[in-house]
Amino acid sequence: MAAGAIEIRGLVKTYAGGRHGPEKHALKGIDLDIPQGSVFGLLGPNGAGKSTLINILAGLVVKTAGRVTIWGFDQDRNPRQSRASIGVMPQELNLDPFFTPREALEVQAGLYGVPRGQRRSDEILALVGLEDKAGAYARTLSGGMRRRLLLAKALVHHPHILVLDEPTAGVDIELRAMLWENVRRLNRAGMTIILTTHYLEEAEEMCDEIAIINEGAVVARDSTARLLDRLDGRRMILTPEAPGTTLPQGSGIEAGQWADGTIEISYRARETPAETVLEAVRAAGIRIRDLRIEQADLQDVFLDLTRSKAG
Ligand SMILES: Nc1ncnc2c1ncn2[C@@H]1O[C@H](COP(=O)(O)OP(=O)(O)OP(=O)(O)O)[C@@H](O)[C@H]1O
Repeated sequence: MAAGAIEIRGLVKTYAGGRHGPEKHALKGIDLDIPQGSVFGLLGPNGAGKSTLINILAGLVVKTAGRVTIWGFDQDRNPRQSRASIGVMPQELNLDPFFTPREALEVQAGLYGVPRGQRRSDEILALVGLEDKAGAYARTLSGGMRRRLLLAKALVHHPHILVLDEPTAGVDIELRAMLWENVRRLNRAGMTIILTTHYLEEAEEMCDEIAIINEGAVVARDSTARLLDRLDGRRMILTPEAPGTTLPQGSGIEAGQWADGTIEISYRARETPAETVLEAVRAAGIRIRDLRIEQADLQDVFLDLTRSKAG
């Protein structure tokens, strides 16, 4: 089926200002399609509007204008079906301290109208590694265990789409590994995953496609590979056999020398092949002892796109 998991058209969210404050235009008319079966990353600096967008998808924040379709269900016309199609693991550890994990899952399943015969609380607790704690009060769980429980809660109604809001912010390595293993497994089983993260390496590693949001607008949306391709800036870092005084020159080449004699040459791969750069190095009489080439990563793409228009 070619239909998208999520279709967003002209989505606007304006928060009312305080008594004297101005209105806050958190989302300024977003169009976004998220394909079924993808691991989709939402990236953006603080205050870009990611949480607002996710909370609208989850039905927790009411949009000001626009259309949101979740798994083919229009959020306004079919609110129940659209809500049933999506599970959200929130950022905050908001759990009832007096429920055990098993009870919390049963309550959540009840809220979503999952019939008793179709509930798989113990299976889900095992999936997130909480089977030993199924009967412990939530207040006795560590921060990491609470996060596992939040993930479990997001899964009780077997949603087609799982949204993870900053799932690894401040978590330890073991929990992070557990989360990513689960995300990969759920995705392989057909679940569409949407995640927000501040960790660009994480997005680079996990996401097939990425939308970058800045100041309430989508400034880029592409496959991770193509986003990385977009910046073709390269840095050739070379150690000369002997400290040279002449630097390589040529069109499209910018060279400088570090205090320790290392030479750094910047060029754009699409316009200037590495061979041309090497010819310029030889022409300057430099013999190469060692060489490495660094290329742009998502951090560079991100900075380039979110660098304020004013900057
Ligand atoms: N309830 C609210 N009332 C007024 N303004 C709000 C409200 N919630 C968010 N905002 C504002 O809307 C803008 C977008 O906020 P949002 O939390 O969606 O950003 P974000 O990208 O999720 O940031 P972060 O990564 O810090 O969570 C911000 O300027 C924020 O101050």
